[in-house]
Parts: sequence; structure tokens; C-alpha cells
Amino acid sequence: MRAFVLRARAAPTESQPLLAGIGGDAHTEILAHTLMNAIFVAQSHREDVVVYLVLESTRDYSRTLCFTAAEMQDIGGFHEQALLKKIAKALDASQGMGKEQRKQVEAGLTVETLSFERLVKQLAQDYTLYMMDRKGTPMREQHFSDNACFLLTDHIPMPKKTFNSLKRLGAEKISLGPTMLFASQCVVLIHNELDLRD
Ligand SMILES: C[S@@+](CC[C@H](N)C(=O)[O-])C[C@H]1O[C@@H](n2cnc3c(N)ncnc32)[C@H](O)[C@@H]1O
Repeated sequence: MRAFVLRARAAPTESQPLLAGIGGDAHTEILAHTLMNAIFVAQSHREDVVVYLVLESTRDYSRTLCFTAAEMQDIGGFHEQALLKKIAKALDASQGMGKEQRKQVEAGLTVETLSFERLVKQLAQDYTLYMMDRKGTPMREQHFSDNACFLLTDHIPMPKKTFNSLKRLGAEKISLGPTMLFASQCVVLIHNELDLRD
């Protein structure tokens, strides 16, 4: 299984500001781009992918949306608008939820009031964690376990203290070269490298 976690520090946890943030400072379009490149291929989708979007600009709790590609049924298209609509639906479903509660939104999509830190702790039980970072080990030199989880951020860098806690969970830093890429571009390159090894 391949898992991707996008920590979207600027992304609002309410649907209207989320949709209004497209093309603005929050750059919420990156959520759709990352989902699209993680899940879809031409005329199909990848069965072995789970994507976690962690939205952190909130008045109460972070929202962790989990998309399980193999379980998704009514995808409704892979364009930006369809994917952002799904995210907005999950956010609407999550309003009023207490801390660390989880709700099934539709087949293959859940929303949870769970922080990034708690999420990666849970994922570390089933996956080897890889933090995407330009200063890491070149991806081509790294061996990957079958259950690999790749951690990415939006345009706001990961706080320093997060690196330390990720290190304690065994996360390794992986680089895709010296150019600073969008998270969605990293996803394409990661898939490609792993596809070539399968
Ligand atoms: C747009 S970048 C984030 C830019 C942010 N201002 C920063 O300095 O980290 C989005 C994410 O993609 C990943 N990334 C971008 N370029 C990369 C590269 N060349 N190698 C590995 N990961 C990369 C990192 O996880 C980064 O946090």
C-alpha cells in the first residue's frame, strides 16, 4: 500500500473559506492537485493508494480527510472542482464534531478531528514513514518497504519540532532533487519511481 499525507497548514476547515481560498493565499487548489495525482491514472485509478489530507487552519480541531481509492465509488470526475467539492462535503459533515471523532462521509471517504501528530503516530504502526525533503536521501538510492507512507506539506514548511517527533517514529528524509516542487509534483515522481520497481 502507498499512503500520502499532505499537511495543509493554510487550508481552512470550513467549506466556504476553503473554496474561496482557491488561487488565494491559502492555495487550497493544491489539495485537489495532490489528490488527483495520487489517485488517478488515465482512464482509471490506483487501487493501492490511501491519501490523507490534514487541514489545519481551524477554530477548533484539525480535520484529517482519508480517501481510500479502492473503496471510492462515486468519484464524480477528477477535475479540481469535483475533488474540492468532495473535500467541502467532508468538512461540512465534520462541523460540530468533538475531538478525535471520526465520520464516514461516503464510500472511501472519512473525516476525523485528528491532528497531524496523532495521525502519523497511528500510521507509524502500519507504515514506514518517509518525509519528503530536498535535503534527504535521493529517492533512487532508497529501499522502500511495501507499506510506504510519504509525508508532504503545503507552502508552509513543517515546524522544526515536527521533524524531531517524526525522527522518533523512524521517519527518513527522502529527496527528489534540488528543485523545490509542488507536493502534487512530488506525488507523481514517487509513484513513477515505485511503479518502475514493482
Ligand atoms: C511547495 S513545497 C513546500 C515549500 C515550503 N515553503 C518549504 O520550504 O518547505 C511542498 C512540499 O513538497 C516536498 N518537496 C518539494 N520539493 C521537494 C524535493 N525536491 N524533494 C523532496 N520533497 C520535496 C516537501 O515535502 C515540501 O514540504
